[in-house]
Amino acid sequence: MANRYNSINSSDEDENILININTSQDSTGYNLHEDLKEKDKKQKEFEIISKDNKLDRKFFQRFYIIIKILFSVPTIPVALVIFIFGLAVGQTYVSQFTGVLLSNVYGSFTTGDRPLFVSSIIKGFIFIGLSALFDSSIKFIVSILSWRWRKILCLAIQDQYFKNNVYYKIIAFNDKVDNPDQRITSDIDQFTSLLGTIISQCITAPMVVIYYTYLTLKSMDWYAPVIVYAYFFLGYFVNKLVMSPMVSINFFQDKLEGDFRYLHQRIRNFAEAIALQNLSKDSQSEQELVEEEKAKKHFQTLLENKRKVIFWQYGLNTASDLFTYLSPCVNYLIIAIPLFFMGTVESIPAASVTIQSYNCIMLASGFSQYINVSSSVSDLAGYISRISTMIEVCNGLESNKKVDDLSNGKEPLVHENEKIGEMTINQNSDSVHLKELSYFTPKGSLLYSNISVLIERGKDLLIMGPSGSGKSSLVKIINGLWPFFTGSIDKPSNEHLFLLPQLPYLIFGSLEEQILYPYSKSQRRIPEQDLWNLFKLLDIQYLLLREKSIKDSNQVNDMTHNWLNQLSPGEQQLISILRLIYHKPIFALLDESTSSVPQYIEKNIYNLLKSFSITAISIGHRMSLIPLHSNLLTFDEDKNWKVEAINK
Ligand SMILES: Nc1ncnc2c1ncn2[C@@H]1O[C@H](COP(=O)(O)OP(=O)(O)OP(=O)(O)O)[C@@H](O)[C@H]1O
Repeated sequence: MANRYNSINSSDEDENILININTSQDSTGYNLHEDLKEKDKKQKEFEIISKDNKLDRKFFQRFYIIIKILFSVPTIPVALVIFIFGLAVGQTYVSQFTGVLLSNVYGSFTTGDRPLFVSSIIKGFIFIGLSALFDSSIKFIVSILSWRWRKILCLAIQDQYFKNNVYYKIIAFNDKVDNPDQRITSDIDQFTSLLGTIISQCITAPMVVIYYTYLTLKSMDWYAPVIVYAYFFLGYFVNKLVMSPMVSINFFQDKLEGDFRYLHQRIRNFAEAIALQNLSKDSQSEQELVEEEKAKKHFQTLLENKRKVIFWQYGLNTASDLFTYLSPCVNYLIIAIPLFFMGTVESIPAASVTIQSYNCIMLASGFSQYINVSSSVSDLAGYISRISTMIEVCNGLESNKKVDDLSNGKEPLVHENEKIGEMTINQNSDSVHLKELSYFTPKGSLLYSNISVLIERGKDLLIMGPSGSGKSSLVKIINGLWPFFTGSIDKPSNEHLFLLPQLPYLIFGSLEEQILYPYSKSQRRIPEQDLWNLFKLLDIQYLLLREKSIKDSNQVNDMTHNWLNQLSPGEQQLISILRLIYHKPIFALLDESTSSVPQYIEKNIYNLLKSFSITAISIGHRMSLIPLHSNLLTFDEDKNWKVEAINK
């Protein structure tokens, strides 16, 4: 099939992308059906979000919880808020002189009073200059306040995120929090900046309103503030009408932006695998990559929602701009009342008109700040919803609260009538004892039941069984990552159990740091000679030499980024094994951790573990592993299991 998307590279590409995607999907009934299903799914997702993101009681409860965190150490934020208040008082007070000065200047023009003009202009420079200083100081303090709040909120959420493996549980057990990284890195920043601005407006606006209500009453009559108030309430209700649906639309937009970024992040992380896999595609077909197709599809949904955001924002801006721009007309109508409608005065002096209209304009500007706040509140509500969902889920996962709350109330994580099993930890115990253990996936499916196995120090255990049968899950249960089991487990504390996951995990850092992990260089160090001896155990000391030459050539970025990524899977597994040997646990949980190395090296590794008195609990598929262990636990497809001694 010819590539329909080739033309996209040229300039008018955005429109083309959308058009081409639509036509291609219309070309087969199957794609159309898939597309409709996808749209339906997105619509449902949007409806759930809309339900969850109203400006209702729940919103205020969530806001209250966040405010409690922001003011958890109240002295500095309270002091800053009071400071903003003081500056706002100063600014409001000084601002009244602008009206008086304008009136005097106007008067001096009509009467030809030069000294009045000169003194008014000098005072004007002083007072209007002061007003500008107050304004910039308020903005400065607001930035400091937002910076502080970002620090407090981000640290509070990160604290929970990193505790008790919550960062893992959010991804593995929970479907309520999408893109936790976006919530921590960007949403909190945007939220705290917006909150600072809104708070400063909420402080200055009432002050302006109260003071200029008094001044309009003094310079005019009771009806003047009443009409301005009525005008404000009309503007407020129109705004509220437009604002409500915007909360969900904005929230959905943030989610789509996060998902889009994540899609591209995955392409970056798996660039090599994607490129290699796609080499085997028919080179004549010129079809686009699956990743490209998905990215475009997602981008289309994102753009459609963004279009909604723009249209609703247009409505909201029109309402608030109309309110602001029309307020001078309303002011002159108010001034005209005694003259043209009530007939109580025959004329109004020009200087009085200036000061009356200035007072009315200031009163209306106080209200228009409220209207501006209301348009920001829709954005704020979106952030509040995203941040507080994150806080709620982190709280629940950290404390292992009854798990149904955490999975949207739809799918309980364990069967409701099952109870979480008992984990007994004996500090330096020499065995891992599984007693009548039944365990489940996070979604509640039973994997195996009533397993009783005693794994003693020195008696390595090999676990074998079909793919997806539950071998890795058992290891996650043993080391306490998954709490979904009944029965009981007696084991040593986790510092005596060291798990190597299926995919070796290398951090950004030097080879020494790889070995020290999960400790950092600030917590421990390895002398150079010891590191060399360690790498020599598996004959990979050449990696240390390679690292040294990179260090010597000052290619700092290569140190932290590229070169470790270029290690072969086997080399990565060997580094993980050295990490294990360095930490010398009593038990090593090896989840296919030697699958990428040749059998003779695998044998060396197990001999080394024995020589360091590390007992292996291994998962593997290779038959050559059997003679390297003492006992074998086998699983089959019918959920049967058996343990047998290996006859060497
Ligand atoms: N976070 C999760 N949520 C729901 N189900 C899960 C989760 N993690 C694993 N599972 C499911 O639990 C089952 C057991 O998975 P497990 O990884 O333990 O299998 P395994 O025997 O180690 O497979 P393999 O040999 O392929 O590594 C699988 O069906 C898997 O899809």
